[in-house]
Amino acid sequence: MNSFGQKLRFSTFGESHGTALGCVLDGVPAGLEIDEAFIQNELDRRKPGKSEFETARKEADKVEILSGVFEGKSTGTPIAMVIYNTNQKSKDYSNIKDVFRPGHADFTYFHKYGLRDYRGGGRSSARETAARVAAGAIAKLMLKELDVEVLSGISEVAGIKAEKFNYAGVKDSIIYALDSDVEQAQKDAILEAKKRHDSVGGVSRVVVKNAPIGLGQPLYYKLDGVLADAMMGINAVKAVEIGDGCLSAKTLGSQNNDQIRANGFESNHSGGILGGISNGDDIVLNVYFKPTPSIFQEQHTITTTNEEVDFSLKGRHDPCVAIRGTIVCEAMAALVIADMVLLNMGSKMDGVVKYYK
Ligand SMILES: Cc1cc2nc3c(=O)[nH]c(=O)nc-3n(C[C@H](O)[C@H](O)[C@H](O)COP(=O)(O)O)c2cc1C
Ligand SMILES: C=C(O[C@@H]1CC(C(=O)O)=C[C@@H](OP(=O)(O)O)[C@H]1O)C(=O)O
Repeated sequence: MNSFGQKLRFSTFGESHGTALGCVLDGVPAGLEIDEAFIQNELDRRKPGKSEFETARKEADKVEILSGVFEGKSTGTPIAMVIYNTNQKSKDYSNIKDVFRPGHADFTYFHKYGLRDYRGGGRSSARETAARVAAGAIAKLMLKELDVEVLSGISEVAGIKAEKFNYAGVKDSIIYALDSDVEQAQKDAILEAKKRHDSVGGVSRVVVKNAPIGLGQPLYYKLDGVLADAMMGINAVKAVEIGDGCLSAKTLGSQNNDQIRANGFESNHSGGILGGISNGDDIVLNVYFKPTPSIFQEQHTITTTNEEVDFSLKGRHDPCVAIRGTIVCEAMAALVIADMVLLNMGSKMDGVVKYYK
């Protein structure tokens, strides 16, 4: 579980090659219309096996709501959802039963717990993120009621940057830059790496539009800190920037400050957050994904009994995890923002009175 969850408590269960995955989302206010088709559509955007840019594992990722919804509306009680695994093919993993895949969680899980579910990485597989997307879809439905929208797109693949790209950015699982030459170069980089039995990294740009001023706490529950934690909790994420991020360490105060006019900020280097609190501008994040660790080239590793071996992996893997990871970033951002919205209902006395009277 991530550090958000003061009002919206969320956890997931399940393994990649077990029976099912799912989540429990508690704290959703009663009376929210639960659009099941919307939730399924969000899962469809993330599900594996849709194109050559993704793992070949085909899963329908059909979501079933088990509790917390009655006659199409949330009841204010925990919402539990389940997604059954149908295409596990666990035998693909028999050759890594006793060896650690470089770059994956095998080594650390084994040393921490003394055993590991080696089938597809078990709990460490990003298949778990399907459950996050289901919960995130409900957070998005809540935010829709406030006209707040969470969008994302792939801004960079293998170091190839799209300065202009569409925020609905992943269409039918492929990158969707506005500049078609950049999009083609990014796609080529993925397929080229795949052909060489290798993988590439990428960057997801996440934007929260129309967030109200005042989300986040000035200390210890800062919006930027909580968002960064939520993003870093996604498999393969190695860095998160808010607004200009790393660039702001290289610029002058006169360049980095967002000057203010009566109708708003003149720029948005801050990424919509000042002092841990949203300023009403777009909240902008860059989320950096490493290249997929499971590659099909021969690599050095060790066995669980510390023997050195050279091994080659088999199986089905994403050549660039950012492509589907960007949908997970949206889900996690939506959960954080929804939690902050609910928390904020208690930050002004007149709001509390209006709510309870
Ligand atoms: C959507 C998504 C899909 C992923 N697909 C794969 C995959 O097919 N093969 C793989 O080895 N890693 C994949 N990963 C990454 C691993 O799950 C991740 O690297 C692993 O859990 C180790 O965690 P860490 O990279 O955060 O240290 C994926 C990550 C995401 C977000
Ligand atoms: C199944 C999904 O992605 C999986 C994520 C993943 C990993 O190591 O993270 C490894 C692969 O697992 P498997 O070999 O078991 O198919 C991916 O296919 C999914 O996202 O639904």
